[in-house]
Amino acid sequence: MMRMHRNLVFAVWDGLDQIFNENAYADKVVEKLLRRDKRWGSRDRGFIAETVYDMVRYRRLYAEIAGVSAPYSRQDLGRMFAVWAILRGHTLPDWKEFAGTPERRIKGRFDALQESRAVRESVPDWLDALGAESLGEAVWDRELRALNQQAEVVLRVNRLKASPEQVRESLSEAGFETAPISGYPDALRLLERANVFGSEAFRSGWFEIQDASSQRVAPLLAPEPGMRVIDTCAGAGGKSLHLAALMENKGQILALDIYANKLRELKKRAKRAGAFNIETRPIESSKTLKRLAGSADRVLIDAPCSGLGVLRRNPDAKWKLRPEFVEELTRTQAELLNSYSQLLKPGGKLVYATCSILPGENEQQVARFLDSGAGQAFRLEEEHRILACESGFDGFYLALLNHTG
Ligand SMILES: C[S@@+](CC[C@H](N)C(=O)[O-])C[C@H]1O[C@@H](n2cnc3c(N)ncnc32)[C@H](O)[C@@H]1O
Repeated sequence: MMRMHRNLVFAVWDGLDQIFNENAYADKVVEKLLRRDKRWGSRDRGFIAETVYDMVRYRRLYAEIAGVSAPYSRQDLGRMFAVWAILRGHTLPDWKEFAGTPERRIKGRFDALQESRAVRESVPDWLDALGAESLGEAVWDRELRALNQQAEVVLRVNRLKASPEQVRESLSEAGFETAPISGYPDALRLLERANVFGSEAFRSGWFEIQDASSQRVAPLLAPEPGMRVIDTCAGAGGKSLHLAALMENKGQILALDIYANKLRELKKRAKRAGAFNIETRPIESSKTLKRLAGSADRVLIDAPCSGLGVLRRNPDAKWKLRPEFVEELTRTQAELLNSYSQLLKPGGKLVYATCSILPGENEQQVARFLDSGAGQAFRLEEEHRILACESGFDGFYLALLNHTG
């Protein structure tokens, strides 16, 4: 077990202060923290990142055991940290901050709080109620537990540039061991958590970081070389890049988003990946879309969603989400299905995907669309609810709809 150095522990507290009290995004905070001291090695960085994430995951549980509430003072954060350390079996350093930490009481409180799922798994009460009502108690129980585990790092090999064997070999030479994942032809898992962004293979565009569940989206759309595909919610382009690889760079991918800055990031990634058939276009008005009506062989709607399937990666979302926001997202998704489905040519295919596990954003959303006027031209071919507790990867939902015209 590693010795806890003051500057590492203080970095964790600083990070938590920003995330808990100032509502900053955990990934951004951690990224910045890790740049603080050049002398930190990979173990130090690992300690900071993993401790911050762990404490974000179990914020409610640790706060309850420590008897503190938001906004958290420095002393409160110190107490929560002590709870984390005791429960994880670390020996606390003999600093004045930890003097008198009631070790036995902490363990006793932990055992007593196991009764309440919302506290044990650290989610707001409204979210616990919504999950249980939507998925049923037993499934929600298992799913919530799975969503509190640390996610593995999964890569998607970019077949425009390399084969899985080449990527494995190149990463192995750089000291990173990987293994294929059965059922996911382009995926490799990192056997040990590490930062692979500095590797030669990454800089050369041989792979992207993309969860295995997310890698199921583009293949479901069955894009073929030469087709015209519209990725309507392209963001920074995780799926667009995958589509380009499946299309062997032939045909055209039109990547849309309401945020031009995300599309700029997509452009950069496409360049590194050697994906030349992606054109980006920010949606500035309804005219952008009108011109494209009936023009696509394939349409992907990778919709904005609650992100409840990816809590393993973004645990702070539990505390940022609000019930009104989930409702608003649900309305937006219905609008997107209604308008973006019009972009298809008769006979084309549409995939609607979310990284949520709530039926209200998924199955029910698609069912409502099929009942609506615009939905009359579509038939549901396949739908997949991917749970983290069953797949071992992110929670996702995918629906394939065929245009019957
Ligand atoms: C789940 S994310 C997309 C992730 C991306 N497809 C990827 O694979 O990396 C949803 C995206 O939808 C975008 N978005 C939100 N409202 C939109 C709208 N009305 N039309 C198009 N895109 C929208 C968001 O900016 C965000 O980038």
